[in-house]
Amino acid sequence: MSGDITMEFEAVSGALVRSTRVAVLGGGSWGTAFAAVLADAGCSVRIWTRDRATAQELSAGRNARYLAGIDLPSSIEASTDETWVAEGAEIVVVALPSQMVRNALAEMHLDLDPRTLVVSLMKGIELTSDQRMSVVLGEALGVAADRIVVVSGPNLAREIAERQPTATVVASTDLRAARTVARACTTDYFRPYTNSDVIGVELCGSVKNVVALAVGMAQGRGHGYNTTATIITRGLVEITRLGLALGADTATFSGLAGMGDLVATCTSPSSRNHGLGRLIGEGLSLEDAVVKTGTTAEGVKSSRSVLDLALSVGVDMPITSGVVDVLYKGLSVDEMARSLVARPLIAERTVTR
Ligand SMILES: NC(=O)c1ccc[n+]([C@@H]2O[C@H](COP(=O)([O-])OP(=O)(O)OC[C@H]3O[C@@H](n4cnc5c(N)ncnc54)[C@H](O)[C@@H]3O)[C@@H](O)[C@H]2O)c1
Ligand SMILES: O=P(O)(O)OC[C@H](O)CO
Repeated sequence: MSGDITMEFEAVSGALVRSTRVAVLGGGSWGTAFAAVLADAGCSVRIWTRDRATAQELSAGRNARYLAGIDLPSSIEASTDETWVAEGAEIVVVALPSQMVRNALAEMHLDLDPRTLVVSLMKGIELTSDQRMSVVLGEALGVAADRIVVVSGPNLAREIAERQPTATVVASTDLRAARTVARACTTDYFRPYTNSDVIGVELCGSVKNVVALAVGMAQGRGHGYNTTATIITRGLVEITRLGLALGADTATFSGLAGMGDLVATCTSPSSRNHGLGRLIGEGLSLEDAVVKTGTTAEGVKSSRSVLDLALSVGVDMPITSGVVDVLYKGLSVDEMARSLVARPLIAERTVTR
């Protein structure tokens, strides 16, 4: 069966891509890098950004603030006029900070064709509602769940903008929608895999940022690879436990959106979450670390919504809880480490449904 699907997928690959019109909302690091992937894949791409100077720069193939030194495809068109950007788009991609996206979309008053596919590139959980981004997009844009597609994986924007070989997961409850988006973003350096587990893929992308903060904190305190591997491994257990309690598929967690993204974010010095955690481990306050990193480190806010979600379904997430205590309750990184190590001894369980 999976062979048939692959053949069908391959057979139409390319034929639709050239005519696909895509609007990208958000001209930060990932919105810009993904717009470049889409343009390289043959799509006709327009990108919306809120400031005119960035729009002008993007139209000239540059984004100095977010992707300095990268040459973007010259075919990308940019504007601050969201109506023009979204006009006639078959796919609308949203790449805004998770906590801003609901209000930002409300201000845009987009009138999307009901057949339009909406893609979330976000990796966060909304603080006010504890909702995943696909749910927020559905509500904010009035789009049905089967028109929403999530792209998530080990996808550090700069590496992709440099056209380094990378894979990702394209997830939707409607696999036809996932395949359409996968075709639209397939290039000779970017390889999407489809998945129907939207819940699992979104939770992986959101919670790995919290785990990366913990790894960064530990490394900022001078701890080495054993500590890093311990946090990554037990972090994956936390992500899996939460995901299964919320209806995700076990298999997602060992895949690209799960283990893949966790490894990329927890080990890359260019991850903003990892970097912000490191600054806190080195002794900076949260406020100073946020100012110093400058861009979106989603785990800072999502740590609290993830913990809320965990509490609501009775799932134990000691690393997430420790990160929240360090960020918001004055716990030191050393105290967090001590309390995690001192937890009651248990058998190591692999997490299965
Ligand atoms: N950067 C990456 O490597 C990467 C990779 C995968 C996923 N993501 C996810 O993509 C999402 C976007 O991240 P990013 O890296 O592009 O962020 P970014 O900080 O680089 O850019 C954010 C963009 O949103 C705009 N913005 C901020 N607040 C706004 C508001 N209130 N209204 C309208 N626009 C606003 C900014 O001007 C900027 O263009 C996040 O959820 C992030 O976790 C990022
Ligand atoms: O820079 P970060 O920490 O937001 O991570 C970026 C991507 O999510 C990595 O896949």
